[in-house]
Amino acid sequence: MTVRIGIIGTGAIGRDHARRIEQVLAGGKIVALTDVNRESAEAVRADIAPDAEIFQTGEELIASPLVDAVLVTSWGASHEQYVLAAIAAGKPCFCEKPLATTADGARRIVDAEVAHGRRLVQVGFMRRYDAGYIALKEAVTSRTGAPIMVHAAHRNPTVPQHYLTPMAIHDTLIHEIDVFRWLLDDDYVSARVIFPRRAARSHGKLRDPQVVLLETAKGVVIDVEIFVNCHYGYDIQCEVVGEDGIARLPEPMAVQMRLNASLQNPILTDWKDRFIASYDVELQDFLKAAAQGTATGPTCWDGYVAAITSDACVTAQEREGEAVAITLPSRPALYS
Ligand SMILES: NC(=O)C1=CN([C@@H]2O[C@H](COP(=O)(O)OP(=O)(O)OC[C@H]3O[C@@H](n4cnc5c(N)ncnc54)[C@H](O)[C@@H]3O)[C@@H](O)[C@H]2O)C=CC1
Ligand SMILES: O=C1[C@@H](O)[C@H](O)[C@@H](O)[C@H](O)[C@H]1O
Repeated sequence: MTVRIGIIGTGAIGRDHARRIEQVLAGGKIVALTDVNRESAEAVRADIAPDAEIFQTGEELIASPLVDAVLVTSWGASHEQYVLAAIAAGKPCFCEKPLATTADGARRIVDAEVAHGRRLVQVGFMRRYDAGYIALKEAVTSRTGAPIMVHAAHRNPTVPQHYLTPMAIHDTLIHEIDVFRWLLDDDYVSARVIFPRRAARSHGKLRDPQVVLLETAKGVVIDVEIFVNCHYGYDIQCEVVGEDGIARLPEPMAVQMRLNASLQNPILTDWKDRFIASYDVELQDFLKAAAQGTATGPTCWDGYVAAITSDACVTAQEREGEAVAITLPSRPALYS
């Protein structure tokens, strides 16, 4: 079966996902597009999906009988309304992170899916599909002994002017928040944030870099450096310290050069390239499940826990240095 896909939001990642569905993956076809900026949807139709119909609104696209399943790749603040509409229509929905921009919003989605009684939503936490993280999880499960600490870094070369201090959590750290729960099979109990001096390239409304300290229920302490004006590249680092040894996330494959009396390893500069294979695998998974009218992979519960944890981290930013407690409600059986 070919799953007929509608995409809501045809900016950077919406366009990239359209490309992979039309040109890389099997089992999907883009039949519908919408964007508040109609020209963007028209450009994606012209470049990638010539047969797609352009809809005025996301709600009309979701309701259309042309569409079997939906990709929500618009700005975070609009995700909740579209995911709820997809659940109400009983259509499988892939939602880019964040599932919702507030924990209450994410809870409404959890409740709607639970009331529906079957999984329909996959959240775009693509790192769980990354070959490096999968190998790291295998090493942590079978070789390092029980984890004690995690040292991590999430570095972007630059960010736009509208990227403010809380976005370092909601937009950027949220990937670590999700992937470390999965990697350690654990949940968080507290968060703390420490700010070094502001980097010279950071703009006036952004405190960059920052260090987030997360503590888990099993007592693991995780430190994550978020540095979104690091300038030199897009760099994701992770090292797990266990009872018996240490496991490191592999670097992306690259040709090492010996040139001009130096050893050189290129570093990527764009998230699209760093996680290109993971996006392919997560969306192939989505298409496979959507063909059966359901969803697999990261759940609404994962999106909800990420939202609760993000909110705690933002409070921790405001109370610099203080530990902020994280408490989770009980998990519905649908997500056990
Ligand atoms: N998994 C990952 O690594 C990544 C995830 N993302 C997530 O994907 C989402 C989109 O990010 P980008 O593509 O980078 O942003 P973008 O700004 O390039 O594209 C977003 C598009 O959505 C459209 N849009 C905004 N509100 C809309 C609405 N209510 N209805 C329809 N269209 C609407 C905008 O006009 C724009 O064309 C964000 O939630 C972001 O966090 C983005 C980059 C990487
Ligand atoms: O999700 C992403 C962006 O939205 C975000 O702005 C970046 O910081 C992340 O590295 C990228 O993966």
